[in-house]
Amino acid sequence: MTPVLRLDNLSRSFGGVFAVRDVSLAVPSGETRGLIGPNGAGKSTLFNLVAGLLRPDAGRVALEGDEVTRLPAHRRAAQGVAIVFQGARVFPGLTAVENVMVGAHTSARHGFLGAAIRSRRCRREEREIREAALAALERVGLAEWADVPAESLPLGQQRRAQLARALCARPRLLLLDEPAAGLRGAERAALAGVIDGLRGEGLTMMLVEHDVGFVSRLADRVTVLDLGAVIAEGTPDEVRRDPAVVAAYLGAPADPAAGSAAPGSAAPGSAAGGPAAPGAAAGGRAAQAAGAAAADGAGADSAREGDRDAGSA
Ligand SMILES: Nc1ncnc2c1ncn2[C@@H]1O[C@H](COP(=O)(O)OP(=O)(O)OP(=O)(O)O)[C@@H](O)[C@H]1O
Repeated sequence: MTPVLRLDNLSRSFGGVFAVRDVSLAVPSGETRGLIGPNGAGKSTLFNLVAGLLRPDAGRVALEGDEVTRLPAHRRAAQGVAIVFQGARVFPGLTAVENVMVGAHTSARHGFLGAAIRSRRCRREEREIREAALAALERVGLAEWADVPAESLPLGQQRRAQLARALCARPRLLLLDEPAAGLRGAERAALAGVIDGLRGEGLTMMLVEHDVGFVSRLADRVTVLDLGAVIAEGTPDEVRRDPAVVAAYLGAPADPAAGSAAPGSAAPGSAAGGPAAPGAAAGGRAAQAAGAAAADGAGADSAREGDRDAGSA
């Protein structure tokens, strides 16, 4: 069967240095694919290439068999790609349901004139959009907060409202960039529960995360990047035991006997679920990973918006 997402030999460099190098992968329908790797591995760059926020130097992106390599993000959105951005915030001044309705408006049929004169068709469509938004809030467990100002919700619920907004566009592929960043304890567990529910519904997703424990709990398969290239792919258990993955995270040749050093050994959903195992080699990748876990949700949240050549098809 044609995969929902297929990448062929995708490369992108900045200033002559590869951020993503010759990456090929295929995500079949209904799969949740985790994308992990140490700091600077190329996860965000690959995410942006898939979303259409960056253009590749080489290679090909296909959605359900249709090549979209040169299509900008908004055209990919129209083809069914929805994105929850890293550190995304809700629109202030709008209720939770109004925030979610913004997602459904991308597929609204009425135009400016219809909206201005509030035609009957337009009013009906508006009602349908509100119903779809309420249904999306229900899916993420926020139905009872629908009419609350979105910015007054705790961060975890704001994140779920973002997810509802993406779902409202009825995506064929949902891209999640570090959805759990900055969330702790119960909020993180609640978000994991929602994503797990979507996975159960058969939604195709790509999940980029620093927290290997979080990804391991939720992904069917995991692709591991290091220095821009794929170094492993398999089930969460397979990649956690892969010597190349252990070496990439710990910055040292793997000792296959040292099972406890496998990345992601922290409890899924825990705040400390970062990639590096406690007591891992000092410095190098282990220090980077620990730093990432610590920064998770703070300054690290700010997406490199300025770096993206969005819409420059
Ligand atoms: N706009 C840019 N300009 C220059 N270099 C960039 C740019 N974006 C990414 N890079 C470089 O590309 C490499 C991959 O970066 P990327 O952000 O994709 O990795 P990452 O795995 O997402 O890292 P992190 O986990 O730290 O977010 C890094 O060496 C980074 O410095």
